[in-house]
Amino acid sequence: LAAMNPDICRERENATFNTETLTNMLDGSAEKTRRRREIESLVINDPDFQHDDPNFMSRSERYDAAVKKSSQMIMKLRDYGISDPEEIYFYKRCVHRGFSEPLDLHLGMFLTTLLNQASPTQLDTFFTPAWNLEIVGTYAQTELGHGTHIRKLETTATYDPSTQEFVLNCPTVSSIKWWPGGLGKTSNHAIVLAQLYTLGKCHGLHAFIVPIRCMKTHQPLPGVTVGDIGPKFGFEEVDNGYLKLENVRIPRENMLMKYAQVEPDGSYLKPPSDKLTYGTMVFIRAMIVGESARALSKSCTIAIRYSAVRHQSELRPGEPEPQILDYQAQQYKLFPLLAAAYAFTFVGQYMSDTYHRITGHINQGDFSQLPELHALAAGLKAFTTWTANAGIEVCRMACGGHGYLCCSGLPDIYVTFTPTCTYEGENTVMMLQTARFLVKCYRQAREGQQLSGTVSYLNEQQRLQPQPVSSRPTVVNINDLASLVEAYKLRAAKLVEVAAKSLQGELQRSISQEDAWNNSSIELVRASDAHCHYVVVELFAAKLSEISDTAVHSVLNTLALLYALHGITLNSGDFLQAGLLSVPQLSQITQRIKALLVEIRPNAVALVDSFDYNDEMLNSVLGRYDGNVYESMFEWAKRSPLNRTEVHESYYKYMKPLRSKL
Ligand SMILES: CCCCCCCCCCCCCCCCCC(=O)SCCNC(=O)CCNC(=O)[C@H](O)C(C)(C)COP(=O)(O)OP(=O)(O)OC[C@H]1O[C@@H](n2cnc3c(N)ncnc32)[C@H](O)[C@@H]1OP(=O)(O)O
Ligand SMILES: Cc1cc2nc3c(=O)[nH]c(=O)nc-3n(C[C@H](O)[C@H](O)[C@H](O)COP(=O)(O)OP(=O)(O)OC[C@H]3O[C@@H](n4cnc5c(N)ncnc54)[C@H](O)[C@@H]3O)c2cc1C
Repeated sequence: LAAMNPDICRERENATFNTETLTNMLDGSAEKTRRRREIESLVINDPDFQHDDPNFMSRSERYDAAVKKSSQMIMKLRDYGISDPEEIYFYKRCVHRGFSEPLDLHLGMFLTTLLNQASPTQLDTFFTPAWNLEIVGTYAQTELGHGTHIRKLETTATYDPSTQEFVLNCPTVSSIKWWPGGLGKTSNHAIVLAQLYTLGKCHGLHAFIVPIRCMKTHQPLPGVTVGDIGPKFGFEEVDNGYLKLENVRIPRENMLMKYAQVEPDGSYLKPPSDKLTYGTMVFIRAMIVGESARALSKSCTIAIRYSAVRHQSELRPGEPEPQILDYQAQQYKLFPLLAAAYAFTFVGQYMSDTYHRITGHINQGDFSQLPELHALAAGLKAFTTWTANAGIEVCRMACGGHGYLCCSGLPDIYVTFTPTCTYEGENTVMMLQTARFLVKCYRQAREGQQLSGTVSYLNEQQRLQPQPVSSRPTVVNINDLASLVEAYKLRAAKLVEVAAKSLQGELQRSISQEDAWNNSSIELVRASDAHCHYVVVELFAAKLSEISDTAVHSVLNTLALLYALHGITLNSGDFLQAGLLSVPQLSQITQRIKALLVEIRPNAVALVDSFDYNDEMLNSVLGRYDGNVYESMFEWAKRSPLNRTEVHESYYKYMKPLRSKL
């Protein structure tokens, strides 16, 4: 075994806080850290999960290996008695090394939709077989023609009272279901979102459990055309699929009927809210916020550890080449992302708690907080995935050429993560949903209603009114986190107002609501972005107040300041325009940021160590804990399929004959 790289050892010795304390805090407690590690080591020490490098495999082999692992995973989870969703998730993440897999949609959306939208009788019928993987399902909503505008989906489910069945059809090419994960080859059932017709009337989108493959032979059932949609940017393990239904009949009991119902005679009972059908999407959006934190924290772990062992160029003539982490420009690329990774970790925890709290109320029949939950999940999903997506690429480039190698781990993180900006609600569309909520709240506040929750700052709108910018004192104290939170809040209030006024202005030109909305989209998206940014800064600051360890508190405080100040520099126009900042303060902020980079520098490696990714999960030669990157890169390259023979067959087939001809 090679010794630990001395540079990275020194980094760890220089840290000013205890890594384990911070890890415990991120996990929730020391006991939770222990349990997570225990679960991870079950996977890491399991010979069944010692895997070949997927980079050296074909797509079909990758799918095959993933199905194999998923099946073993399900059995082992039973054997170990792991049934807590969070613990299943730890195990699963480790088994698949962060890749998406063929059972994701079954575990994440099929089961969830059953739990949230099936009646008690339906749960009795479907849940146990689904839990035991006799039924393997997916969530089939998107069609060739529509992903975003789901009200216009074309697949139909027409009730036939004579047989008490629904007849499902995809009547056009654009109505073919397209994209659902695990649909192509893995699933034998799908939850199909279709327009419900009964007694000659359309009642909009509803969810139906549709068997698509024979439970014995796994052959597609009559009337079902199903397959894989082909190679993608990533997601190689996943058989995203197509599905065309032609006169497929399912029993009446296969419509999910917890809320809306169709009686045997075909009469329709309305749900208490027609948005309850969208509930599973809200759950996954909330979950994606935590995924943003994970993707970014992994990328930062790789880039920062590598920057600690990589030496390049001359800083001072005659002296040894410095670690590239000593370059201010390198720190400026990576440390704000490190800060964002911490911020998003806390936001992810908050989003998960909020989802569970509010769905608890929904299950009790209280739907009052559904709009805020939707707005928060949609906006934060978009905000955090956009930042993380761009951040992964920054981390990759910060590793120079080696970041382009698959063994750096960064290309896989990127291609696996980037569709989060699109799936589960395209980001711009999600920002516009949040904006719809914000504008509504703004109007309510102006009418004198008292708002609560994350939008309560809009109550203060009146207080902020017409003062000219020049006569208003600047609000920001750039050294005080509370003051920065306040500035983000006022910026959000301002941008919500700008968006609302834009709408109002458009309407005064007597165009339609819809055109006014479209003509204000730029302002609306910016308002949502500012709102989410405020929520993130606010949650980061709130988290600090929970930390008792002074050393950890101090380093996280530095990160929170960096996150907030860096965000101001990226959006300085907004802060200046709103009179929240003066021009001289901008250069003070730059100076302050430089000082924060210096403060973070000795703790950078310890801060990524605290995320506690073991090498197997990180799967990156550049991000190795021991820092021995060159040796392992060389070993990895030797295993490239092109190196199986010293002389490749193409030489004999093409190059050699060519030489004799020329
Ligand atoms: C058990 C072990 C577990 C272990 C863990 C396993 C983990 C596995 C990992 C899982 C990985 C999952 C991978 C996922 C892969 C991707 C799957 C997909 O993309 S799937 C496909 C994903 N596809 C998409 O995401 C499609 C995106 N599109 C949409 O969601 C909708 O079309 C829309 C929202 C854009 C518009 O909808 P439209 O009906 O036209 O609505 P309008 O605009 O006209 O607004 C009307 C009113 O409705 C309101 N409202 C709206 N939504 C909601 C809501 N959810 N709620 C509440 N309210 C909502 C709105 O605010 C407004 O209110 P108001 O102002 O009137 O008061
Ligand atoms: C890897 C992956 C996995 C997926 N898995 C599933 C799955 O399991 N099940 C499933 O049902 N679906 C799945 N999807 C589909 C996914 O949910 C949709 O792609 C997504 O909802 C976006 O819809 P769209 O593709 O129609 O994009 P479009 O809506 O066509 O977006 C294209 C552009 O139009 C813009 N646009 C659209 N509407 C508006 C508007 N109202 N205002 C302003 N701009 C607008 C968007 O911002 C975007 O720039 C998956 C997709 C991917 C990539």
